[in-house]
Formats: sequence, structure tokens, C-alpha cells
Amino acid sequence: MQYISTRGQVSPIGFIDAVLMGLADDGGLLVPEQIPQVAPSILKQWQELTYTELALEIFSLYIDDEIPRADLQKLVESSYATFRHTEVTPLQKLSDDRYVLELFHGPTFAFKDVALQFLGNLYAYVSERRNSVIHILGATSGDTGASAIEGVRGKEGIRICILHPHEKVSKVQELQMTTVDDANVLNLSVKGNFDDCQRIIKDLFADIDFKHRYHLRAINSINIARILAQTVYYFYGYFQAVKQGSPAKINFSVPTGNFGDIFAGYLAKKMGLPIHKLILATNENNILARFVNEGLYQPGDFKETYSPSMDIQVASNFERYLYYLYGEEAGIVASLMAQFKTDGRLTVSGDILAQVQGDFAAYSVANEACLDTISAYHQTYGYLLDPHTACGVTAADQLAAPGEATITLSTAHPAKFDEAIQLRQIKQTYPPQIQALFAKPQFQTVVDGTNEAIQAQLEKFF
Ligand SMILES: Cc1ncc(COP(=O)(O)O)c(C=O)c1O
Ligand SMILES: N[C@@H](CCOP(=O)(O)O)C(=O)O
Repeated sequence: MQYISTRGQVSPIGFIDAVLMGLADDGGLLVPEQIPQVAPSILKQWQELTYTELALEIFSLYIDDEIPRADLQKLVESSYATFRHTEVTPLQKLSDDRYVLELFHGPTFAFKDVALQFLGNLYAYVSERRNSVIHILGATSGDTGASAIEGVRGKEGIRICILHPHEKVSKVQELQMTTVDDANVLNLSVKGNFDDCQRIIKDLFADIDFKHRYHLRAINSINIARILAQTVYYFYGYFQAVKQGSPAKINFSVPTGNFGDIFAGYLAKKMGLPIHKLILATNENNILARFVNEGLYQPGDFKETYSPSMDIQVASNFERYLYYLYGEEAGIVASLMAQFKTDGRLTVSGDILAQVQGDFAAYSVANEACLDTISAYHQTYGYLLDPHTACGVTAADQLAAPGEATITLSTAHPAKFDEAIQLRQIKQTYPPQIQALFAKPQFQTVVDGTNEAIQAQLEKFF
């Protein structure tokens, strides 16, 4: 399998080069040259596989023999051996038509571990096999950072620097990142919001001289490996729902910020998984819901919400969707992205908007409605949702029609966001791994949100 850029200016490259390139060198995002198609007969066989067996099958379609199958199997097995649940991502049935797919049983209690345990191991494998320098630079609204650090801390040949927005992540997220004292980890607490952090790292990746000089590698969902690993749980969740007697029409509702997770669902559907509706749930930072419902993609005012990991205005994977929306025409994507840079907005109408609305249903969840859902589901089902998952469940309740079953991706454990849970007087007990963080010293450097300030830190660290 070869990978190409959404902007068309990168010659096709193999999987490992695509992982190492992260952001495409022409400023676009890497996508597979063709999306592998999975026939219904194969889907039927896959229903019987364990999570790791399924991951191996799906990764093989995208990697071919670039990584020998026995090595890939070891990578996959070691990546999911760190999960606390034998099923990796178990499906919880709350009622006949409401399910949550728990993606938070990995080391840092968020869905990011599913891809980042694998990517951490893959980087270590590539570093050894190619003698390649791995200097990871990432931006986080809280979960990616913790998970990426956990995936590579202490690993030979790898260094990692994570930018998080100063005082805009939850206490547990901050502790997960900043209590790590391994010498290969640097946490920068950036004065600004997540969009500022993401813009800075995209600028640094786009500066090809700087990127090559410091061997910068990506762990955010701009990295195609992240997306591929995240497609696996759509297949797994779908199969479990079928086994649990779900109605025939199965939707997924996806709490959305950077558009990585829902793009993975879109890709799974394009591969042949018969997902009925893909429901895109945002919090009050609702640029993506406005795009689907009104055809306007334009950042609004940044809002701090109870689901801080989704406090994102400019969604980094949106460009991958535009590529498919416009018939895989890289020239059109390049000019749309140039237009967005100049005008700060994009609009779609007519057939294109109809296509968008065929691909997604979208709902923007108000802050109090998110808490109302947490209270209601706690009372009705005795099940505690984290605020991000609660946005997904709220959107499912609004947009799923009778006769459709909806699987909401449960993207984080509620203990990571106790600030919001406490507002509804719900008491939870922290898992011991989280409780232990409160007694540890923290290591982080507060910096201005400018490219120069970050560059200066990286020059010292890398
Ligand atoms: C807990 C949680 N839920 C949902 C999201 C949104 O996912 P995505 O950015 O892939 O849209 C994030 C951040 O990525 C998150 O950390
Ligand atoms: N919510 C994310 C934001 C970064 O998203 P990514 O999927 O591109 O890594 C976070 O927790 O950092």
C-alpha cells in the first residue's frame, strides 16, 4: 500500500515513510492510495476474531508485507496487552437501542491509548530497524499528550515534547502528563488554547528545514497510523452489537473535536462496514456541526466547556474528509485549503452539502445539556458517563430514529473529568492508578504561545 497527500505534491510512499512523515511535506495529510474493500463474507469471518486478531487483519491491509506479519503480530499483541480489559474495547448495552463502546481501558483511561500504545511500539520498532531518530512533537487538549507520553516514556532512541494549553486541561490530565519524570519527556504548558498549540506544531512541521533538522515525528491524528488504528474498534463494536442482538441499523455517535475519531469511522464505512448513521457530536465549539447542518466551516469564538478535550475550533483531519468529498481531487483540496487560509472560512452548498449530510448527522450539545445527560444516565442506568461521552449520547438521543441502535464511543473514563461530574453531586471513586498521581511531583515549563518560544525549547531538548 502506498500513501499520497491530500494536496497531491508528495510522491507515493510506503507505510513506514508515511508514519515518519506525519504531516505531508506539502502541508496536506497522507491518505492511502486506495481504500481496501472488505467483502461481506470477510466481515462475517471477522466477527469471530478477538480484538488483537482483528487489529492484525486490518493493519495488514494497510501495511502489506512492509512489516513482516510475525513482527506486526508481536507489535499488536504487546500494544493491547497493557489494557485492563480482556476485550480491549468492551461494548456495554444500556438498553435495546443504546450501547457505549468503552475505549478507556488502556493505561491513561482515554481512547487515545488504542492507537498510541501501537504507535509508541511502532516508533520503537522503526527506530531500531532503520536506526532512525524519533523526536516526537505533539499538541494536546489533554488526552493525546498523556497517552503519547505513556506510549514512549523511557524508550531508547525516542524523545517526546508535548504542548498543552496552560490551565485548560483537567487536573487528572495535567497530572498524567506532568508527573512523568523520564528524561526523554518534555511538557510545555503553553499560554493559549489548544488551537494555538496545534497551529504552532503544524507550522513547525510545515517548516521542512526545521522538521528535518530536528527529525520531528507526529503522534497527533495528522499521523495516518492513528486513524488506521482507530478504525479497528468500529468493526469490533459493530460485531459485538450484532452478537448482542442489536437491531439491523447500527449507528455510531462520536464525540468530536479534531475530526480524527469520526474520520476513522468514515473510513471503516468506506471499507465496507455497513454503519447506518455516523453521528457527529460536538460541544459548544461547534464548527463541525455547523458545517454539516449549514454548509459553513468557519471558526467561532473559543468556549471553555465541561468537555475540555473537545474545545477545538480548527479540526486537523477535516482536510482528509474534504479530499473524499471532492472525489479525491488533490488540486481542489489544495485550493480550498489556500482559500481557508486567506478567508478564514469555507462554504458548501447544493449537491456537495447534500453529500455531507448523507455522510454525517450532526448535533451540537450545550454545556448544561451535557451535564443533564450525565445525571439522567446515572439515574436511569446506574452508568456514569464522562462529559465527552455524554455529548455523544446526547446527540444519539436527538438524532437516532426509532428502530436504529446507536453505539456511542465512550472516549474517556469519568475519573479524568471529575470537575464536571462533581457539579451534579455525583461521587466517584478514582481508580488507584489515578489516585496515586496526586502524591507525585510535577515537571513542566510554562511558555508563551509563539513559534519562537517553542522553537527555542525544542532546540535545547532535541
Ligand atoms: C475524551 C475525548 N473525547 C473526544 C475527543 C475528540 O476526538 P477527535 O479529536 O478525534 O475528534 C477527544 C480529543 O481528541 C477526547 O480527548
Ligand atoms: N482531544 C485531543 C486533541 C488532539 O487530537 P488528536 O486526535 O489529533 O491527537 C487531545 O486530547 O489531545
